[in-house]
Amino acid sequence: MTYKEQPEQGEAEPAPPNEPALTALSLYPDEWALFLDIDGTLLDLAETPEAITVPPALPFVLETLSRRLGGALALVTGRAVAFVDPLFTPFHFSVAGLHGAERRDAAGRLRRALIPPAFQEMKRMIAREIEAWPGVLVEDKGAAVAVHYRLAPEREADVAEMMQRYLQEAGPDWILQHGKLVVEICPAHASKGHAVEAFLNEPPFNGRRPLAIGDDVTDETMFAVANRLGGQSVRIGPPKGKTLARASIPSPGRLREILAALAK
Ligand SMILES: O=P(O)(O)OC[C@H]1O[C@H](O[C@H]2O[C@H](CO)[C@@H](O)[C@H](O)[C@H]2O)[C@H](O)[C@@H](O)[C@@H]1O
Ligand SMILES: [Mg+2]
Repeated sequence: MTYKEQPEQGEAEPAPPNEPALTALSLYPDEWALFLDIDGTLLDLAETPEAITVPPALPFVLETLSRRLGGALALVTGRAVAFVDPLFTPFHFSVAGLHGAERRDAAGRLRRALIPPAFQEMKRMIAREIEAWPGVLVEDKGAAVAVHYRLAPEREADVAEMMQRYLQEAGPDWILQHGKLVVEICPAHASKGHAVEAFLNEPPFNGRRPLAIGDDVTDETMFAVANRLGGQSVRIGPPKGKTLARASIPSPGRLREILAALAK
């Protein structure tokens, strides 16, 4: 890895990585696979799901890292797969969406989650019910639905009760997923850990050690898989609650700096 001795005028030089888990990746790129969460990890959290911004350099940094890792880089997110490509245009990374319920592998094959007609109707009913709660937002993600209360935190208990009620109606094929000021109903088979394992059973991920980076409870299953398979797990953000992650990085901005330095 080489660094320019002097930054160009007006150009910020990315700080070299000092996180051992990530340094290993640059020293032994043939041995590691990188699994990255999106919201709160690669991207700063925003007030609403649509208000996120992608720093222009980030897609190119990820593409460079992916090439260096022989393609063994995947995004593992609660977003729908269809939402992800436009964020990182012009690149199409391997991606697991809806917390692992859908997945596009490195060969471009997409495994979708089914959307039963009754689930479509349930999403409409949820959207109607939250009309009474200003600031509460519904995010239709196809085979999952998220209700956000970041703009109306006083509605936390109402949202939790409503989603629990719809979950009972939806039956055993669905689960509740709590996140940052959000409650979601997802297919019961959704698991970021399973998605990471599925990638690791296929080229170009197979035979590599997983490095999983995330910020939220839904990332804990991929931390567990990474730890079990001799890899590394990194949590973004200040220490809060229990986590299986073995290392931490203070913010998405700092992670982006480290990734940019690794891609140099
Ligand atoms: O697994 P991730 O990639 O981290 O996705 C988790 C959820 O992220 C999004 O919601 C969160 O980010 C929003 C934008 O910053 C924020 O407004 C919201 O409060 C957060 O909960 C996304 O909207 C969800 O669909 C994802 O499941
Ligand atoms: Mg996240």
